[in-house]
Amino acid sequence: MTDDIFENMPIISPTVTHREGENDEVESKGNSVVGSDSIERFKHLHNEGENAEGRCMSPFHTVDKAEEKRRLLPSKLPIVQCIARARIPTTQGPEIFLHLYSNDSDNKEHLAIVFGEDIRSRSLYKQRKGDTQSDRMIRGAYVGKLYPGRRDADFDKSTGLKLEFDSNGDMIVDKNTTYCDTTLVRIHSECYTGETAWSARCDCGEQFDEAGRLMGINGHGCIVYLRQEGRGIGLGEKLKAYNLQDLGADTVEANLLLRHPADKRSFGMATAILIDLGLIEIDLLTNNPDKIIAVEGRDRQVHVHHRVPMVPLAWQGEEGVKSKEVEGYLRTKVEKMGHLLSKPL
Ligand SMILES: Nc1nc2c(ncn2[C@@H]2O[C@H](COP(=O)(O)OP(=O)(O)OP(=O)(O)O)[C@@H](O)[C@H]2O)c(=O)[nH]1
Repeated sequence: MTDDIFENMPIISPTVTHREGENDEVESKGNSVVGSDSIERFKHLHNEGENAEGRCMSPFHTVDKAEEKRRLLPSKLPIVQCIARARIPTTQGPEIFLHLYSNDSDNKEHLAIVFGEDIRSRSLYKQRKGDTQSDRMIRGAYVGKLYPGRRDADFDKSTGLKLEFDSNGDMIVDKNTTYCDTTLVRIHSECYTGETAWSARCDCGEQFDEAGRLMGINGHGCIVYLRQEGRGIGLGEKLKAYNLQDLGADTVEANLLLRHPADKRSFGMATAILIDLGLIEIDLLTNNPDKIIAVEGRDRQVHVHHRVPMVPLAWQGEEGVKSKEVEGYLRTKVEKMGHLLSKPL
């Protein structure tokens, strides 16, 4: 047995590419796997500017680079359908409307956490064959609030809100009475460890809470919650990546050692969900410039007007996630993944 855990571990060749919507593909030139290299070799490649994970390593995202990335996005978005919506009073104060989606490209239940009664899913509210008012209330396609004894989903006596439909059963959206400004949006990727297991390896839980807090203040907004745990590699693989991190790898290196791209996620699902919710003009809470391009979509179906930074709370002098692990995690995002963050001096 060798002492160096990385000594005999095969690593992926530096020409790894991952395109939006493609099936987690790892392409390589020549030999697909380069044997007996160590993490140090990866560090060397990075220092020479070779792009081991097929992403822009430069902090300078030029227009050309952005357009190049946009062209790599899939031409078709997944078809999404909102299955159910329910009002959730929260422990934090604001009420939210939780939307559950099905889609035609994976079997996961992606979600939209909506702040604001007036943000409505086209697919949920569309009149369906044989639909009764009761069916519509039960799946959440109602205006205003439900109360015991209510009979009409499309009309709410207490607010006077009334839905209108065209001859296809599609909800008619009155542009004058709905949101015309930009809506605050967060695209959040699932992180069981950070959201549920109190992990201080990342700031995912804090980002989630902060997004909700801001939208609660606004009374308007949407968190699209995508089921792509561990930047798309799944929880089991992420746990292995954590062990590799404890053995000295950074977050990017750990993924590559496990033969995954540094970031295996795609955001077409989020674009499709935003379109379904009518959220075309948005402000996006993120530090990740690639996410902006990806969410807008290849044909710019969604427009990001402003990027709203997500500065870690601890960096703002507030109570937030603190650990040596989270510092390394954030440093790698900035140094290797081009995230727009700088630690205050
Ligand atoms: N593979 C891997 N995934 C991680 C790790 N830490 C957190 N994640 C996942 O990273 C995802 C969150 O994405 P991030 O890359 O942190 O941030 P982002 O969404 O690209 O950018 P922001 O919008 O600025 O937050 C979630 O799916 C987490 O489960 C890690 O060490 N390894």
